[in-house]
Amino acid sequence: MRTSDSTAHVGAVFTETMPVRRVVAFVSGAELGPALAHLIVSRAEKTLSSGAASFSLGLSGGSLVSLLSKELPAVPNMDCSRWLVGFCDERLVPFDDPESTYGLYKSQLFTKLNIPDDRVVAIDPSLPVQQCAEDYASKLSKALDTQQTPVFDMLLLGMGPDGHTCSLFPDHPLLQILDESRKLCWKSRSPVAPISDSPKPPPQRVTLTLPVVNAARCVVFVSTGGSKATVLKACIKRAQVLEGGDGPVLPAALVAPTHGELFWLVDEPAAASLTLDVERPGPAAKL
Ligand SMILES: O=C(O)[C@H](O)[C@@H](O)[C@H](O)[C@H](O)COP(=O)(O)O
Repeated sequence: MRTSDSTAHVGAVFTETMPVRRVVAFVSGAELGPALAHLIVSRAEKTLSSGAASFSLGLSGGSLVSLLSKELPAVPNMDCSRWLVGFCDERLVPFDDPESTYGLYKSQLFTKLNIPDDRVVAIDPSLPVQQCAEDYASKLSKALDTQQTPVFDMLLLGMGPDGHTCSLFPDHPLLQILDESRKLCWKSRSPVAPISDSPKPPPQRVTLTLPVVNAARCVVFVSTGGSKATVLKACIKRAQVLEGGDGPVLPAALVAPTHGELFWLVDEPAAASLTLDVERPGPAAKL
């Protein structure tokens, strides 16, 4: 189903059947955090023990930064030397700006893990946004050794209260509705898109596009807090998208890995409006 031509239809990023998807609700972030760290590390170990040269991980900003910075270093005997880290989106600010996702991870997480500097793929924030997107796309393609759609082993995504993910926002021209069948079209061949009018500041960003997100082997959403409850229900149902419902298309609802797994890790306040089968593991859960 993966489309390689220049006008990949988002329809192609949906599988005919739902991807392998698990919705897991934790009592609180204190329980979610260790389970997330274990999921990341266990997938990395599985990937590397299967003979892969590296474990490629895409990071999002927002609350994930503090969560990962707390939980990952707490995992005993971590060897991240063969990890390859990229960013699902990034803000066009200097790395020492408190809004820089790379800058925050570098100071709060990378200093605690043995990830070699040359295995962290960061943007060049000094470039104009279009060139920055092209440059970052080129760096990712080289790091992931592909001329096609870059395939990450794992992407960690957040979701905003408006249903955005990465820096893909509802009703933004990046998500151009192609026709009345609500098929979305990505005219750009690039796996990374520029945005200059992000409704979530700062305004200038670059973001992975949906075909890259949906090409990943495993996508993990982490969404906590009561402010996400309503939009989480809409996104998880996905009915609004598949059945051409009214209202804006929610980017997080468009995430449906073509061949990979999809996890939604949420806390109980965020899960408050969910009615479908939600897993509720006990403490110290291993996913
Ligand atoms: O850099 C960013 O702004 C993030 O990548 C963004 O997509 C984030 O994941 C969501 O806004 C959710 O953020 P919270 O988890 O903090 O709500």
